[in-house]
Amino acid sequence: MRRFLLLYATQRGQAKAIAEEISEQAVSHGFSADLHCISESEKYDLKTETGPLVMVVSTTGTGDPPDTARKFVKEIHNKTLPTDYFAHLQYGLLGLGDSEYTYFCNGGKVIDKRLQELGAQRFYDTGHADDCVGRKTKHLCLQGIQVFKFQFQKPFG
Ligand SMILES: Cc1cc2nc3c(=O)[nH]c(=O)nc-3n(C[C@H](O)[C@H](O)[C@H](O)COP(=O)(O)O)c2cc1C
Repeated sequence: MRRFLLLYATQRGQAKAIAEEISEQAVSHGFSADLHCISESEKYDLKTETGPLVMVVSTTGTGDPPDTARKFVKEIHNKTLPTDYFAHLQYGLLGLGDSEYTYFCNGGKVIDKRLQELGAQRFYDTGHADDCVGRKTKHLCLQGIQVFKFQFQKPFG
């Protein structure tokens, strides 16, 4: 089994549900997810992470990251961090949102932008799953999973 780090940032549980489903499906593709809420910072360390990183991040308020991601977002915006701080990181990010809001998927976009600024590289295009496309939870879940389709081979070389 090849390990990858899977972090979710949720306000109401959807991002967690999608991350759990990604984790379950990953097993049948030979991957094992190290799954954590983004707030559980004692359980992972992006600075020393060697495996691929997958993030599922929702948006709340007016384009804000979930409360569970606040500390993380603050830390990565520390201006003293060098531009190669995350140069070792390969990541894929799925933002969850609703295009009826002005700042669509902004929670995910804020994190994605900052990871780029700190040198992290995407191994898969960032996805933006839209509540509007299907109001049902299950549909959004499937949309999220489709975004990744387990294209993890790339970061593993
Ligand atoms: C109070 C509230 C505010 C929201 N604000 C935004 C927003 O500004 N932009 C956006 O794209 N989606 C917004 N959404 C939609 C959520 O991001 C979307 O429903 C997502 O699937 C929720 O995932 P979660 O359950 O993991 O938090 C908002 C939803 C709620 C309930």
